[in-house]
Amino acid sequence: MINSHPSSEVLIIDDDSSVILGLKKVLSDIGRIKFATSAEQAFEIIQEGPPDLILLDVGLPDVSGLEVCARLKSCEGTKKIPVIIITSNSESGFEEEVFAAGAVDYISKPLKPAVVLARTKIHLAYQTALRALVELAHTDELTGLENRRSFDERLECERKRAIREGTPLTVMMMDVDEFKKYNDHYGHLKGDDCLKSISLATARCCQRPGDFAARFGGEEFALILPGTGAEGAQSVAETIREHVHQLLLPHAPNASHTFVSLSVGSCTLTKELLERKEWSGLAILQAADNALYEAKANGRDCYRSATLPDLSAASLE
Ligand SMILES: Nc1nc2c(ncn2[C@@H]2O[C@H](COP(=O)(O)OP(=O)(O)OP(=O)(O)O)[C@@H](O)[C@H]2O)c(=O)[nH]1
Repeated sequence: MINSHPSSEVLIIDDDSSVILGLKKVLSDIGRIKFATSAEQAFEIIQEGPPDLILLDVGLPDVSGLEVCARLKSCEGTKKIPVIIITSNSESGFEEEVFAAGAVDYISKPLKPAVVLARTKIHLAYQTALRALVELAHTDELTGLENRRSFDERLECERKRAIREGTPLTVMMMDVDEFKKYNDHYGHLKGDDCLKSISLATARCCQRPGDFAARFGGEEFALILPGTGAEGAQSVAETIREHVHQLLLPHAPNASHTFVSLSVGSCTLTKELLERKEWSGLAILQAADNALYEAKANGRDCYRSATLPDLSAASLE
C-alpha cells in the first residue's frame, strides 16, 4: 500500500474538546495535528497554510460542518483538500448530503480509533499518490523542467492574469543551434547531457517567483515571464545565452559555432497590446516562434523579439 507523506498535516474541526483530544492521540503518528473549535477559527488556520486533510464535525457552533465543507470545495485554494465528515447523524439521506457537500468520506460517532486511523491514512495516501501523479504528468523526464502540458496550462493562467491586472507578459522560445550536428557527432546520450546542462543554466536564470521554464519539446525550451516588459525580456534572453556560452560545450566540428549556443525569440504583450484585443495563447506563442525563426535566419546564436506587425499577423489566427 502507498504510504501517506510522513509529515502530513491534519486539521481537526470539532467544538468538543474531548473529541479533539481523542483524535489527536489516535492520529499522533501521522504527522502534525492542528485543531479548531469553530468554523471561523478553522478558516483562519486554513488561510495560514492548507492542511493535507480535514476531519470535520457537522455540529459546529457558528456554521454547519456541511456548509464549511461546501465553502472549502468552492474555493480554488482549498477545493483539493480531502474532507472527512464526523457525525452522529444517522438519518436517511444524510450520507447523500455529505457527499453532495464535497466530502470524500464520513465517519460515524461514537468514533472507533482503528476506523478513524485507517480512513485518515487511506485518504492521505490517496492524496499523496495523486500529487505525485500530477507532478509526474507535468515534469519533463530528461531535464526535470516543467513539460509542454504544464507550459500550456501556465500560459493560459498567466495570460488571463495579465489581462486582469494590466501587467506585461513575455513568452520566450529558445532552440539549441544545429543540435542535429551535435547528436550526429557525439551521439544521443551526450546530446541528452547537453540538454540537461542547458536546462540547468536556463532554470538558474529564471529568478523571479513567477518565472516559468519548460522543455517545449526536443531541443526547444520555452519561458513564461509574467510582469516582464520588452527590456526585461531582452535582459533575460541575453543572460541565458551568456550562461549557455559559459558552459563551453564544444559543438560538432561541422557546426557553424565552436561552442553550443541558443537562438532565442520572444513576444512581449504590453499593457497597451493587452487592452487592444484578447490575444490567444496560440497567437502569443506563434509570435515568439516567429521571432525565434528570425533569430535562426539571422545566423543563429542571437535574440530577436516579435515586432508589432508580427503580433498583428499572429492575431489573425
Ligand atoms: N539527444 C537528444 N536529441 C534530441 C532530443 N529531442 C530532439 N533531439 C534532436 O534534436 C535535433 C533537432 O534537429 P533540427 O530540428 O534539425 O534542428 P537543429 O539541428 O538544431 O538546427 P537549427 O534548429 O536550425 O539550429 C534532432 O537531431 C533531434 O533528434 C532529445 O531528447 N535528446
